Amino acid sequence: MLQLKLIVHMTREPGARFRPDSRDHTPTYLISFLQIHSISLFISISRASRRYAQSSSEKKMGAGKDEVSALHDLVASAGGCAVVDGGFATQLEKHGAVINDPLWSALCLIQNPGLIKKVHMEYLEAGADVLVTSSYQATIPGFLSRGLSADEGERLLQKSVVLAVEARDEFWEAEGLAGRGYSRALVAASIGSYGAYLADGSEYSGCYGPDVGLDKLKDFHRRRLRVLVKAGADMLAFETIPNKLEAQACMELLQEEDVQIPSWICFSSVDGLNAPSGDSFEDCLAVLNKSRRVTAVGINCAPPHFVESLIRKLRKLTKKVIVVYPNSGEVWDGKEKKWLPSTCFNDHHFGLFASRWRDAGAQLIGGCCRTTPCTVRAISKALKSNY
Ligand SMILES: C[S+](C)CC[C@H](N)C(=O)O
Ligand SMILES: N[C@@H](CCS)C(=O)O
Ligand SMILES: [Zn+2]
Repeated sequence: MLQLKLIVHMTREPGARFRPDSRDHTPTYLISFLQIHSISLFISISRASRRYAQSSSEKKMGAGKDEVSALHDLVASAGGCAVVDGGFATQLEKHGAVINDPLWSALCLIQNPGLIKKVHMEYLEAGADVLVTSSYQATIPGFLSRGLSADEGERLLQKSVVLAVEARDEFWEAEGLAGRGYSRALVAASIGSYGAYLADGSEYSGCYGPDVGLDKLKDFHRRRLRVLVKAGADMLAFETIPNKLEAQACMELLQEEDVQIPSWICFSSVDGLNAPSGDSFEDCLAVLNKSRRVTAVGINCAPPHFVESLIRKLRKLTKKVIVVYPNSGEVWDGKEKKWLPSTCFNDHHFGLFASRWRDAGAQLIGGCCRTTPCTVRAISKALKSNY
């Protein structure tokens, strides 16, 4: 209908002006004129409606071209290797937070959101280019089992993004940072594994039992992912994924939900060779390589001693950006809910090894549990000293 009205309008008044030859007033000319305009208008209208549909779906789940390349742009602006922050829960605890709880670090979303923002600020000051949000163990079912409503749970998830965005914006707007080796940090919404939600340490075993299949894992991740994207995260950080099945679920979900912002999928590892379940990284990467929506892959919360050889292994298996942020080397006791001492890296080691990890092919480097802003400062200094 709209198409018809436009054709009539265009051929009535300005029509005479469009005639290339004023002698040619034949009906044949008019018919071909109408045909040509009808086709070109049809094409323009289809293009416009396609653009509209595209921009609405982009608004729905995140973004357009600029956001898709945001992670690559950050890596480039950081000189080829950007810095991820460090142990978020660890730094909360250093400030006195007690998080021995099924919600773990997400407990602070309820009890002390101000502290969350302070910790984000501390990591920015230490040189982090990526802030990972406080949503690792924040899930709707987790909040429901605390007596909160689903709406309240969604608001807490949204808050986890808002707190990090506020910290980033306040930090960035402070005077003269752009010229001093800082990049405008990205906010990566943390999506802890199903094992993290179970709160029994199974993110380090990957043994979810026979009842947990692909669809169950997708359903578990779907709602939180939607809320975090809508809340304005710059990217998604799937953390401590312990098996191939969950990696596949996350990847398929990015596709199904038409997520346009970048994402990384990181595995834990306890033997330095495979994912904790025993699934080989060859198999895991063969799955993730199929999707362009997985921007980066890597390792988090594994002992730092394994990292260099794992980067070399991953480098052979994928062209994606590689991200590594190991823990200190201590081992999580899921039953007792405490860290057991083991061979550890101190901050000085992290500084030394960060350059080796970069040279082996990592483009995003940080720390996970039991590392602190001092660790990130050492990493940042090592990676950006020549920059
Ligand atoms: C990264 S682990 C130390 C987080 C805590 C774990 N999911 C638990 O609740 O036991
Ligand atoms: N980013 C998480 C830890 C992942 S193992 C946190 O510290 O809350
Ligand atoms: Zn960790």
